[in-house]
Amino acid sequence: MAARRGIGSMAQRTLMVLIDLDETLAAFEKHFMIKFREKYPNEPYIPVEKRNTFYIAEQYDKLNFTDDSVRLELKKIYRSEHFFRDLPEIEGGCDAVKEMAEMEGVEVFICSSPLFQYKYSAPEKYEWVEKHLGPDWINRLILTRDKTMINGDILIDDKIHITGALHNPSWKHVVFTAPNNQNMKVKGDKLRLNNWTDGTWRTMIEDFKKRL
Ligand SMILES: Cc1cn([C@H]2C[C@H](OP(=O)(O)O)[C@@H](CO)O2)c(=O)[nH]c1=O
Ligand SMILES: [Mg+2]
Repeated sequence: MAARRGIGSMAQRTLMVLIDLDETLAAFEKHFMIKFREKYPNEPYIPVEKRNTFYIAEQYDKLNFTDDSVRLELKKIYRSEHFFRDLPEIEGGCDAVKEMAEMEGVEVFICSSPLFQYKYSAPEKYEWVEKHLGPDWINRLILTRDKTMINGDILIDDKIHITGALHNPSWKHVVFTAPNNQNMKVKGDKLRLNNWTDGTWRTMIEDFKKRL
């Protein structure tokens, strides 16, 4: 995974790829739904395929709970210990990321935001990366609440609107299709990546390399 250079003046710059964690590699939505149903088996819930907001609590807030305390308590599910550690993988994601890191002229970093209530989510994101990608990847995990400040050529991320201190971040945003954005229009010249399993990510990365 070291930086690679070509020969002589034909050397091409390395493509720097940033990859988000939750809902790009780790299945936050599915895990939340399972935990919610375990905790509140008699309350209404939102099946993953019906999700339509980035923040899960925004949509759950509109449900008619029999017990109103659920509305206030449900954030405790993802703020609690082991929630982030135990997220299942999104199919094919970790294999794709490892393969991408082996591609000639490509450097891959994981770029993820901890919750504002960072106590469990920040260290558990390290645990997740170590377990699912391997200990070497600890060196490649960037945790930040502002992804616009991170340098890269591409950011593959399910959050459709990524904002922060920089209005023109260095990276091009590739929207990873997730329940929260599946029916949203991707504006401007942003691209979409629908999954890690049909191989389109490879073509996309090769195309970006050619355009460097
Ligand atoms: C609260 C909340 C967080 N998250 C994820 C996004 C961030 O991780 P990531 O940057 O890895 O996608 C993290 C902190 O907000 O938790 C959701 O995906 N949905 C939610 O409703
Ligand atoms: Mg995400």
